[in-house]
Amino acid sequence: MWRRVASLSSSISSSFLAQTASRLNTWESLTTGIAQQAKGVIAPKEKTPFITFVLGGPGSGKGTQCIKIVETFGFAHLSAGDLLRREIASKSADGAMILNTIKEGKIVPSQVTVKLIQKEMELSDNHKFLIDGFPRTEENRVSFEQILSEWQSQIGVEPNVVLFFDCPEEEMVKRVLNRNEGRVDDNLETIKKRLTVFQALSLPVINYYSEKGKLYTIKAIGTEDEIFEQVRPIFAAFETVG
Ligand SMILES: Nc1ncnc2c1ncn2[C@@H]1O[C@H](COP(=O)(O)OP(=O)(O)O)[C@@H](O)[C@H]1O
Ligand SMILES: O=c1ccn([C@@H]2O[C@H](COP(=O)(O)OP(=O)(O)O)[C@@H](O)[C@H]2O)c(=O)[nH]1
Ligand SMILES: [Mg+2]
Repeated sequence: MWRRVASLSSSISSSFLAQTASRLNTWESLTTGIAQQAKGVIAPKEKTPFITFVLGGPGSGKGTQCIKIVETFGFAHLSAGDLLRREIASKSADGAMILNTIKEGKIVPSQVTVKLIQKEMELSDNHKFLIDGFPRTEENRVSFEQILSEWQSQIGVEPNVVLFFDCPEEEMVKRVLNRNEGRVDDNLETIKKRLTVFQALSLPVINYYSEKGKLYTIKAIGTEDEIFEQVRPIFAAFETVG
């Protein structure tokens, strides 16, 4: 659980915030941190976070399986796409840029997405995180791993588990076109662009974690329950260990 303290933070915490802000290359992050310090500081967490990245093409079933993982294993679910859509809905300064990027099937700058994920993690009482639909590029991956390393005061910190929902393109297109959530990117034109982006930018991330021995590939065809039976043992093994 993230430990909250009532008084102003220690210099360690201030320097953590300053380092994070400079890594993210944004003063906004720092000023937000200072405002949080005044209210009730978010200090480094007591438990080491357990981080799972949930990757796969559009419509491969990431969100659907995350719901089941949350129900069964008690993770906090952070969907990068949902966080970005929330920014659009809240008409934040980045909202218009995010909307255009999503419509085009492109990737929002890492600085924006990492900041949203980091904020959610800091606010969560959980220490087990499912990060759904992120990292989508090598640049996303490096930005996030830098933040993780700073949190844990060590270099080269990586996620504990990376799930890859491997699904044929034809099936992904069919599912996305039937998704019916009113999303601006669930149309044939944008899906084609998203599949190209997935191949060019996201597959290298998947290959990276495969080489690191962190990747668990799930055959994402079949019923939702059948697919979950491939997912379940992965987390069950960690429960036994932990
Ligand atoms: N195993 C499955 N078989 C058929 N449809 C599925 C399956 N899993 C998810 N879906 C449906 O496919 C669509 C995309 O699933 P979703 O979980 O949103 O994927 P992603 O988050 O990877 O884009 C949703 O409408 C969902 O209900
Ligand atoms: O880390 C992320 C996650 C999502 N997106 C954008 O948000 C869209 C929708 O992402 P989401 O994960 O919701 O889509 P899904 O794969 O679940 O269909 C993507 O196509 C990208 O344009 C992004 O730029 N960076
Ligand atoms: Mg999704």
